[in-house]
Amino acid sequence: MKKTKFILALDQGTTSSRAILFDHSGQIRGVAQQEFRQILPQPGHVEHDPEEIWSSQLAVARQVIEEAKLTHDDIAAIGITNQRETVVVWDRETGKPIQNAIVWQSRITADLCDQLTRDGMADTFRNKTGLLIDPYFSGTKIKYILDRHPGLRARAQRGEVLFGTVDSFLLWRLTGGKHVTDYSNASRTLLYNIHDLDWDDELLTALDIPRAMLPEVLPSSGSFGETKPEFLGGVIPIAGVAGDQQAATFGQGCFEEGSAKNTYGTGCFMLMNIGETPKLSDNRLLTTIGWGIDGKVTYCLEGSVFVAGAIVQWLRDGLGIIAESRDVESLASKVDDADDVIVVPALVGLGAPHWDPHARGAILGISRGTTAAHIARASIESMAFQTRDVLDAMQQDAGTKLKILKVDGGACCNDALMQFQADILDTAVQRPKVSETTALGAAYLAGLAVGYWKNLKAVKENWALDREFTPAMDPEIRESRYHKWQMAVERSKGWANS
Ligand SMILES: Nc1ncnc2c1ncn2[C@@H]1O[C@H](COP(=O)(O)OP(=O)(O)O)[C@@H](O)[C@H]1O
Ligand SMILES: O=P(O)(O)OC[C@H](O)CO
Repeated sequence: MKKTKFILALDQGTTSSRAILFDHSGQIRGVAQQEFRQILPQPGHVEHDPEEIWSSQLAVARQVIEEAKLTHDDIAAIGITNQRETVVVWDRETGKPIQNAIVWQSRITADLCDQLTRDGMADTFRNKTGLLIDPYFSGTKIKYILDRHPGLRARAQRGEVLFGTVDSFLLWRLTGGKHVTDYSNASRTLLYNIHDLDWDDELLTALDIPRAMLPEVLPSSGSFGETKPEFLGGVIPIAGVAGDQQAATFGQGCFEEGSAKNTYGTGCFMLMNIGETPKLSDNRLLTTIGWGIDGKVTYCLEGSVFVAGAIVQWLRDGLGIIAESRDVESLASKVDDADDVIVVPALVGLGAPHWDPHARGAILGISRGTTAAHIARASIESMAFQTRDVLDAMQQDAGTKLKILKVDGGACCNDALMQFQADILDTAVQRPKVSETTALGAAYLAGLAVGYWKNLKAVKENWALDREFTPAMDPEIRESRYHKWQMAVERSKGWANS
């Protein structure tokens, strides 16, 4: 009898590295996870040690295979998915990183972005990449690193120093030197022309970044190379790669135009499938590549919110009012509502649709009666309010109201948050049984490439509902609470440079 095989997804997230085994029905058959250090040199600056990214990712991959009592032979293919935009620059010869990775959340290039905008570059970048000029994206971070180390740009020009997003760095290490990435990750760099599907020379010149340091860009489902035998006990094909938010969109089965998902992790990311033509947003959302598969490229509209679950981490590590993330649920449930307290979690500025790198967090509406429970509740509600900002913009772009929002990510297990989300959006919210849709999407991309799954239909049939949350809030209350949120957001803007 033929032995059952599995697909291994490597999910390299902002706060942890995970490895997850999936079977044919898209069910999880093993999970291993390791957190790694968040390095915060200055307010608004966020770094990771690429060696910790690598060692934690390799460790969990080995662990999950070992715990499931499998060998490399039982794995049909590997899919990689990753925190996007984060920049790693390394030496081609030694494979050693030049410095810490600059993380997507980092505001380190805020001034450089202001300068590019003053230079009138916004439309050029936007028309070619679908993105806005913001420190979030990789391009200005690469320029920052090249400017900072004497002689580095010349070395990059000679191809001695390489850039990659985290997928690319992991691929380089796992395959022993393949310098590649996929369309979805390339589309987050501010350097990739999403119409021509190529790095753009005009943009590279504007940021003084040599083409020689950039990876080859491949479709998201297909061959990315093979693991070197010393890492996982033998050779395994790597057959799927996508940025984590695009992978989650794929894992949720959002294959039809107009379907959308929202992921609640460190940040919150809503993506809507807009088909095979890259339309630009009129409402300050991003146009990005979802995935490339079977010779076709699918585009998405995206609303990126920088701080979602991370505000809960701040309650835990900064304020110290909870011991673990999940304790936020019991603390918040001590009160019936936030009593008009609003938390604006602009800890690293505001993303979509505000795009203000200088905004900073605010807590408004505190009275003598305010308790830690109100702050906890308002923090949870902030994720839902930010999602409403994004969904309103997306619905305006799409010209239709979304009927169902599919959700996933670490914080979507919070039932109170999901109910409040449905209430504040006035849209049904559906949570699938497998909420690890990011890893699942990477597994699907890899599995489709090696024939583990036949087609998109087979993949979509695996999706199963865990729970649907339906809107139940009085419309007047909904709009008055959302109005308060909007007022609070305005007050948080421009704080860091005022
Ligand atoms: N019960 C909960 N309620 C709200 N937020 C939570 C809860 N449990 C975890 N979180 C938050 O979810 C995030 C983890 O989600 P995850 O998808 O693993 O993130 P990432 O992939 O960005 O590392 C953390 O920021 C954590 O604070
Ligand atoms: O690692 P996550 O899940 O917080 O996702 C981060 C995003 O990819 C940033 O764009």
